[in-house]
Amino acid sequence: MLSIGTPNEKLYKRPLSSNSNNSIQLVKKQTSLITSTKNNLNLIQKSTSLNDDDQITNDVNFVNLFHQPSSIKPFLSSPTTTAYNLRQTWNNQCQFLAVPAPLVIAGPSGSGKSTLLKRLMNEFQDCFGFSISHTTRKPRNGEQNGREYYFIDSETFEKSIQNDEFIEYTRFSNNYYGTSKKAVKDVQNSGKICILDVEIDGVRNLKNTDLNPRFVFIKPPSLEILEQRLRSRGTETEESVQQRLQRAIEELKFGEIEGMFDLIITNDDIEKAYSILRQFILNEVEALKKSRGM
Ligand SMILES: Nc1ncnc2c1ncn2[C@@H]1O[C@H](COP(=O)(O)OP(=O)(O)OP(=O)(O)O)[C@@H](O)[C@H]1O
Repeated sequence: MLSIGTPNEKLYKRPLSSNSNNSIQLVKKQTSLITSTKNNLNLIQKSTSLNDDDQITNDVNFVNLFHQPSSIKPFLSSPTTTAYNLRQTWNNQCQFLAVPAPLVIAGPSGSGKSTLLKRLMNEFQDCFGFSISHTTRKPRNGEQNGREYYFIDSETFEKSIQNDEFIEYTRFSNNYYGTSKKAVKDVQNSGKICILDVEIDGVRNLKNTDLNPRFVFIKPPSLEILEQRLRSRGTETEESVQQRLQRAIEELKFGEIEGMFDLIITNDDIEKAYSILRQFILNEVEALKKSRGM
């Protein structure tokens, strides 16, 4: 019998949009496929697609465009088969499960990320989730491990840093805080779109994961307006406003790097900015609801 995927691996089809057909594409083995969705599409177009009667051997990789690239491991229990058989097996064996791509929101402090995300989560309740961070600080009264945070000791945290398990981490008041790749996958596997509000390093690191997120950059109309907004939010000291503005200059340059973001929204008018973000994510949300029978 032919099977695909490593033993015990759950393979599933992931709808990217309501009209995607979830078929797999069979291509010659190409390790550089593990990049962003956009690049994958480019590479796949360049590589050889196999016809139904082509023989599949273990040096052929199969790629489901609607799945995270990392899980695409061919495991052929019989040494050879045809592309047709492999496609059929895929259709028969794989479960249909929505594994939505995480949504990454970056941009200077005060650019409006939280405001936009709050609206999005309000409008589409149960469709989005935040990952649970790890920290070395002690739990406060009423906090539960795995709910507010994963509480771990410094040694474990540092080991995880060495193992490259974090997307982003920081040290603050003698404690570590970090977002692990696994925590993001957990949200994905619960069928929600994982929202990640990250800084420059976080964006860079996410590019090197198999999480395949969609990247959105929120830009203020100008530094002057950013300053006004930070001040009128009333949450920052003068020193903190200055630090944030200084960092904003670097972040705005980063936002302009070609290909870094799938979407750049200039947040001059909140209604306009929200409607652009909403439109961008709508297909994914609708596919998610459909997969839940909503
Ligand atoms: N388009 C807009 N017009 C006017 N004010 C806005 C607009 N968007 C956001 N604001 C206001 O600007 C302030 C900063 O917005 P917000 O807190 O959402 O920024 P942020 O990017 O999440 O910041 P941080 O990274 O520091 O959390 C808030 O007081 C918010 O109400």
